Amino acid sequence: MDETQIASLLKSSDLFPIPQSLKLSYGTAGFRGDATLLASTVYRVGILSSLRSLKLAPSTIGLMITASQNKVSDNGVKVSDPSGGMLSQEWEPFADQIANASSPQKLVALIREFVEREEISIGDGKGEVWLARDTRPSGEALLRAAEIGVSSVSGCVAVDYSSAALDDGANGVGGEKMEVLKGYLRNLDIEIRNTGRDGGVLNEIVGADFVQKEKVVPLGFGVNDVGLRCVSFDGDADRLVYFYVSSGEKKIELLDGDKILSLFALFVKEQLNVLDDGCCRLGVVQTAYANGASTDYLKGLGLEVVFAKTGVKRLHKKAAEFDVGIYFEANGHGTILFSEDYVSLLVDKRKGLSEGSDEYNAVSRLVAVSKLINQAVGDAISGLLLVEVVLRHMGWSVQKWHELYKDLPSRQVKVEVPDRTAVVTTREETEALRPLGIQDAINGEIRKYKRGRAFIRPSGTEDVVRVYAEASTQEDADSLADSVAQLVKSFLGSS
Ligand SMILES: CC(=O)N[C@H]1[C@@H](OP(=O)(O)O)O[C@H](CO)[C@@H](O)[C@@H]1O
Ligand SMILES: [Mg+2]
Repeated sequence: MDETQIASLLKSSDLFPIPQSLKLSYGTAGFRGDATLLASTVYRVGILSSLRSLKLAPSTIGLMITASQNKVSDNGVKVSDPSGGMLSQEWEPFADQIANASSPQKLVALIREFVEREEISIGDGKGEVWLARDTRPSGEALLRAAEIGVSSVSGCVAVDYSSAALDDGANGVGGEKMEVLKGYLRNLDIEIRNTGRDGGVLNEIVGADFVQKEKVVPLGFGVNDVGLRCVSFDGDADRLVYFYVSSGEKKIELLDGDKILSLFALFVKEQLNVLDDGCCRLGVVQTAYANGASTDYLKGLGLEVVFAKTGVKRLHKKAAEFDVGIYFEANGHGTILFSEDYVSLLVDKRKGLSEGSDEYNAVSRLVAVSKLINQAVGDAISGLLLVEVVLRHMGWSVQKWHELYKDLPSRQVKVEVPDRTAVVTTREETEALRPLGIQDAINGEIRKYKRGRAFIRPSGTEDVVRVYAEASTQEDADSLADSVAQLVKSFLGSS
């Protein structure tokens, strides 16, 4: 790095002093926190994105300002690689280091060392970073911070896509985008509620996270909607869950990510059966949060089910090991991955089939799905389109789909503690290694319930410890979650 570059970084970083005692980690899906504390972080992630673009030149990197399902006063930032997938995990330690560097001098020293180690040539290459944001009020200012970060690396430009265009839309960006897409859709009637334009607050009593975790109707839905097929997006529209109002004001039947995964798996398997294609390795990936009944159902279909840690980046990696890999988190993040080799094989195979035959149609359906679904990382809109297509193909109502299996009652709660990092789990996140003794105590509680299952882990996106519990009745699941939450408080103290 030459002197001009160093001077430029020192000058721009002076604009974004790091708040005292800020300690951030890249977490499950980028940095998140109270929006008022994040300008320095976003500026620094802008620099990182430029360096990533130069390292992989010629390439474009995506930088998204969002805190997804978090409350509206939070914000965050995540980075996409040129594939559209999440930033390579190999760069996360560098992201952590620069986000926490306590002065401009320390920041520049870290960047300098990294640029040398990674042999990134600054100056001669052209770097490009595309910026976007969700609808949070803090987004605009943070986007400017990102822009300054990106362009403080010589030869790099930021392209602002945040105003390119403007379903329970969570009062977020998904509602706005669906309005646009609606105009292009034939044969699918969509009514969008919670668009954010009627004064509703982002993610507040609306959206996929709320519906999936609380299992009650979001604002704007009620008795007049009983039985209708409804879908909720989250704040940045990368998750979806379906539901229908069952009876009464608030009660819903939830079709979560596990049920979407099951629908997709069944559909893909049906096509493979037509092809009698034993050589295609079809697998599904879930996390510990998957409902036990969904895992039993998928295994019952004869599918290979593997487990990954929480976070799309981990599920994606495992799904990519299959010819066709389907992954979903229970909360509605997910997609289907087709290996390039398998898609070429299908396209070649189709050439030898007679048009209109069952085999020809099955191949065509699989190829069409590989194009429709967002294989880079999954998103709520392409997920919705595929669910709608598959339901129509099956001739199913949302109720019929719901009957695929019956969820085991479950409950999730969050516990605020002074230091959530005091909880350390095993690799699968299902057992707590620390604080010492807590797992034995949790096991003691689990044993009291029929089909009881529970685990705790520190959230990677919020300052809480999450508790998940499952049991044969809702009362038992609630009571198990409650006792485990009490254990967390007594071992870690409450804040
Ligand atoms: C239990 C749960 O829903 N966890 C969510 C949540 O992560 P945590 O690390 O649990 O806070 O946010 C992630 C990003 O949106 C999402 O991938 C993940 O599934
Ligand atoms: Mg999201």
